[in-house]
Amino acid sequence: MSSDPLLSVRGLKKHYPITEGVLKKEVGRVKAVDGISFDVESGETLGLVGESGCGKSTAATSLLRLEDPTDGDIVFDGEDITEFDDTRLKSFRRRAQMMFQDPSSSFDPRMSVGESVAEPLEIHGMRDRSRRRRIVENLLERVGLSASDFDRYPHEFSGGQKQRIALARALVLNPDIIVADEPVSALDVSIQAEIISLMRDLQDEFDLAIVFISHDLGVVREVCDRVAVMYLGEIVEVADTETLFTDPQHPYTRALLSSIPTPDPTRRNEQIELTGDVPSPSNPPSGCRFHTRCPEVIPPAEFDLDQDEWRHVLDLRLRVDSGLDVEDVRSFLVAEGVANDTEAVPDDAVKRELRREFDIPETLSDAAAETVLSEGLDALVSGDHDNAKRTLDEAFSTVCERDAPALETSERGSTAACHLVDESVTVESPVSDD
Ligand SMILES: Nc1ncnc2c1ncn2[C@@H]1O[C@H](COP(=O)(O)OP(=O)(O)OP(=O)(O)O)[C@@H](O)[C@H]1O
Repeated sequence: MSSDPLLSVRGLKKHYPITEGVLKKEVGRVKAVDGISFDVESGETLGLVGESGCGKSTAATSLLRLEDPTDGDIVFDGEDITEFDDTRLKSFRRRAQMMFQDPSSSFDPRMSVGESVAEPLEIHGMRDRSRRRRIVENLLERVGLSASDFDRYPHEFSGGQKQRIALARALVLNPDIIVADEPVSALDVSIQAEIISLMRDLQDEFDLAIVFISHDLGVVREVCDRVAVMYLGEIVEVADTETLFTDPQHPYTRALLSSIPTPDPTRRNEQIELTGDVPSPSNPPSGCRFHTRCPEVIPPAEFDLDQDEWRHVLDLRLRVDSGLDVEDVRSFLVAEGVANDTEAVPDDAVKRELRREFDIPETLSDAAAETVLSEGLDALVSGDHDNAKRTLDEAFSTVCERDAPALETSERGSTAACHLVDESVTVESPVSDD
């Protein structure tokens, strides 16, 4: 028996062109999936999690070649499916099925559910109608419905029942893998539990691998053997489910986990607030893409700033980089009654307001950092934006912005793309006492 994974994805990218004008000139690209790599073993469930828009669905459709990837290899059972012609793609599709979030839109309302579930059999050449019917009736029973449901129509079923039917259709060709995109998100919690338990039973019975896409970390913890966390088109951490939930290595994973509501009010999670907006995948930040929001972003070695202070100074610097306009601050202060017109707003008031807006104290705890910040703010309020930008950029830069961290495996066995993990490998390695 081969020990190779069932599915091995390497450097998968899916970029969508942004076009302009009648000639549809390409003016940019949405890097929806930007170089992700992971393996899926036979019979295992790999979770793919992350905020809305991080590229989970695009990863799903690209890895099944429902849309063609921009780059990367997708090796399924030893063969690279990115090289497949239509015939081989068709036989691959027997073995790799997709399930979607909304069971209602998955069915043709004019077809009986039996016909819908049987359709893939027909497409793949099973001509014998009564044989198809026998197989589907049996499958309907296995997903908790009855054989007599064959002739009923989708509108006669609830959302949960429709998802059972979708599962039957995904299983009808006896696949090796199902990519399930938010399969229970549209369902009530009690129904979710039923579908999850059904998926588990069928997974054992069919020895199925599942790629389980969800933004619901509670469900993921229950269902998945391993979890890959995505941020802005990249995978930032992969680990066994228990390791990921009990000992997350990437600050983004920690922030995601902190947002899971706990039913026990005495054990509230300390929610980690992320600053800044999610950047656009058409222009992702340099280095670690999470550095613009990371609560643990690494400070410059020469300053001794509190982590929070540093985060806020960096937020200000990044806003200056992206063109912060002090005139807007002056206008705001006029509206607040500080002066009658923008020219009359004192510079000190503008600087105070900027510190307030970015949660920066009146004086930073590190004197040298305070000197640079004051210089930068002086330049900014005097209208010398370039000088302000240069001053702040030179002093307040971070390795997280300069270098993209590789997916490193920590001593604890999880793999995270974070400079803190690189460092912990060195810093935390045992040192002798002498
Ligand atoms: N056909 C397309 N053309 C252009 N951009 C697209 C296309 N499909 C997706 N995108 C963009 O790619 C990024 C990733 O989208 P995707 O739907 O894969 O994310 P997601 O993590 O699945 O989000 P959600 O949970 O909301 O479905 C988003 O910025 C989205 O707007």
